[in-house]
Amino acid sequence: MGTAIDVRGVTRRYRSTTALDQVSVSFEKDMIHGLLGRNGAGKTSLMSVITAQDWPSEGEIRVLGHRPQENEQVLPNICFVREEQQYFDDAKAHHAFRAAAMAFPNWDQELCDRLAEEFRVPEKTRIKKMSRGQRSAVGVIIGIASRAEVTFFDEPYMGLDAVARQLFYDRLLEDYAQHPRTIVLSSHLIDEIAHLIENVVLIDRGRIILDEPVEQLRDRAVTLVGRADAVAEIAAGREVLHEEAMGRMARATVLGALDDGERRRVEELDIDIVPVSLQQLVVRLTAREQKEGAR
Ligand SMILES: Nc1ncnc2c1ncn2[C@@H]1O[C@H](COP(=O)(O)OP(=O)(O)OP(=O)(O)O)[C@@H](O)[C@H]1O
Repeated sequence: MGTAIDVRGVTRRYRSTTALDQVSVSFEKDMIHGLLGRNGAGKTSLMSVITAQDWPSEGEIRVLGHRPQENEQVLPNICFVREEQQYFDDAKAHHAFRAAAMAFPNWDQELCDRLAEEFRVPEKTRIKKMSRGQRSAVGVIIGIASRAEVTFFDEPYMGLDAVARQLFYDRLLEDYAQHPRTIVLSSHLIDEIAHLIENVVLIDRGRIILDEPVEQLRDRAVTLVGRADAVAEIAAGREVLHEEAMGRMARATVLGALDDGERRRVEELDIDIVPVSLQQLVVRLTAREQKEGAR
């Protein structure tokens, strides 16, 4: 498949803040990646330097094999959808769409028109006067209809209602299936995007703490629910990401898949195995990283 984006040793400092700290990560081509992390972790900073909206203080970036900064060869293949997108003062949606049509060589106007109808983007309202959700819809439509080889969505759902968010996920996935490309989606609604993303990149305090295919990640941990002594027996010797006691019952999330012998024992002990949601896993792994970082 190959690499679409390669980031080597990238640091971005803002005065006293180090937003990105020696980040090295690559994003495989034609895949949907989730870029996850807590507030202020460095997601927007990373996307900004990759899309050449910003310059790294140190390090090297290649997008489709080229340095993106001031590079007319590669920039038309990169689309960055973010909340604080600037439009000129009296721009209406069709102005933004026309500008995108000129900027992106793979632009699909028919798809844009269809999406504008489905998202109910008002035709006559200036973007500045639109509701937050309507403005987000304009960005999301540009992100999908541009069909840019590399597309970033930075928390694209701000203000979108549940119906519009579902529409976004469905249309993105449909279009991606027909026109595979590299998509990086940053979101706090991890379980909502869990079925979309194939790879997770988790960033915390400017450092990459995890970069793993979702399937592999799901097998990383299980939650055991049962009698406290039984759960303790299975959890013994494993790294426990989280545990709760409920009277004589306990619930523990442990790292590592269970082998056949352990699975038999789990049955004998009448323990329920509950799959861990991606969101849970990300929260627990971030907490673990923070604990280790504090040591
Ligand atoms: N222009 C800037 N000037 C100064 N500090 C900045 C600037 N942009 C980002 N930072 C700082 O860099 C760090 C990373 O911010 P960034 O916006 O990349 O985080 P994020 O992961 O996108 O957060 P969120 O999920 O809240 O959007 C934060 O501590 C932030 O305060």
